Amino acid sequence: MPGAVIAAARQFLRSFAKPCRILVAVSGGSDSKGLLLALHSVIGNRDRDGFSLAACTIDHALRPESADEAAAVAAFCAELGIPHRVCRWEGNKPRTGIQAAARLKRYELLADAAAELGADCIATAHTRDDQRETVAMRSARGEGEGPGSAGMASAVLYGRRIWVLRPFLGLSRADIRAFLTARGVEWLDDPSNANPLFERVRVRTELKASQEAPVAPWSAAQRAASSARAAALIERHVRVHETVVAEVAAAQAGNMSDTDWRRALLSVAAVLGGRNHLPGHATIERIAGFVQAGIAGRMTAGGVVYDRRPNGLYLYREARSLSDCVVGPGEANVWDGRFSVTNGGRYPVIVTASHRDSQWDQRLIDAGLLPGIAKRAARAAPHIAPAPADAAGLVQAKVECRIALYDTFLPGFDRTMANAVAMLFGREPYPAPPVFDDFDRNGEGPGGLPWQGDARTLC
Ligand SMILES: Nc1ncnc2c1ncn2[C@@H]1O[C@H](COP(=O)(O)OP(=O)(O)OP(=O)(O)O)[C@@H](O)[C@H]1O
Repeated sequence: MPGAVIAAARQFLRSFAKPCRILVAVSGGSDSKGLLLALHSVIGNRDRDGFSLAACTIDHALRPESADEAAAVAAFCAELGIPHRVCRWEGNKPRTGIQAAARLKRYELLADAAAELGADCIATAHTRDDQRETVAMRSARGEGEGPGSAGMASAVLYGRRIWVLRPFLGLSRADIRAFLTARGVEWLDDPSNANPLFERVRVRTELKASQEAPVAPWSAAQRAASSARAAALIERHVRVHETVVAEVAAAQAGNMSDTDWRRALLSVAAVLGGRNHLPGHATIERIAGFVQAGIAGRMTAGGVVYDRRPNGLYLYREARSLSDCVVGPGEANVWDGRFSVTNGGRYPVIVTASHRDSQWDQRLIDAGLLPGIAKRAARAAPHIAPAPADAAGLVQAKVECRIALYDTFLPGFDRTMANAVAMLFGREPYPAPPVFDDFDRNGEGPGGLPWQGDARTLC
């Protein structure tokens, strides 16, 4: 139904709190050309109601034809009168994990282009078909069994700086192609979409052959409600000392049967371990067995020590596999996935795990922790010194706690929980999306963005 495409574009624009400039990520494939054309048809060239469009194509430079393909998108945008940038992925490419690396680079370049073109958000053209594939891939990897697994979010905050919105998540690719055909517009077929070396391509083929649609264990609305509840549990039961030790009150310490609480605890642990994902199913079971037993002792999982004491549960980074990192003058770097260090001085600095002579032990004891816990946790706390050690000069470095789990990609339905975690670690809340969402603190209401689609019911 070509009309569904225009309807989705209209609905998308209505969801904004105020009109803005939208950067459309256009690869040249049918979905993204359809998105650009539909938004342009609704907005027109007149900046109607304050909305305006810009577009960007990332040339990953992985295939010889990619530059020409990007130029073809540029020509299409020029015909429509839409400002367009081509951003090329320069430099060396990794030999393995090329798809994941390309994806990360793509979002970074899109965010830079949005800043350059004065856009307030990015729109990508992920469809219902992409959603089905994502759900199938996650469940094949066993991620579907994790606490609170949902499909792809309709809004994602990238790099704490810009929201990426997916207005076509409820539409099928066939609808978009019918819309383009009706308008006489052609599109590119990326040959990597037919390469069975890629997991997504294999899943797509399997889905075509299968009669069964994959079903996400949780809908976006359920996930948002779970996040709101997890946020409330975090506020009630967790304290974080000096950004390096989390303390869980005794009454809650042995609870692993409540899914929301479990996700909350594992999220806090992921931050302390500098990880951008929750542990896998087997590790979660191991952690659950340990804390539920309620016996004083320690276990380690995901680089985090779970230290069970009669008065509660304490979590802190294990003092192992802590590499040093050097930060040049005027540069920023991430240490151990946990701290961003910005060097404002004139000399390089080195970040290492805390030295015995550092003041971390005392700081943690002063914060109210038992000396045994303070001493262990202090060993994995950051210590910043001039590099090389005998270099003269003051260390002028700004250290900020990183939340690896959410700082690169934060799904909209997790924002409430992410903000509760941010508060624990002394960070500002994450910015709100430019669109109205229903992911309020109680998780009430339809629990999604108007164009959301439900990973479960729409599949
Ligand atoms: N080279 C590109 N240049 C600009 N936008 C792109 C490019 N590749 C993909 N996109 C945008 O991303 C959307 C999804 O593309 P695709 O399905 O290939 O990405 P994905 O890697 O599966 O998704 P995700 O990035 O969320 O994991 C496209 O519809 C388009 O809006």
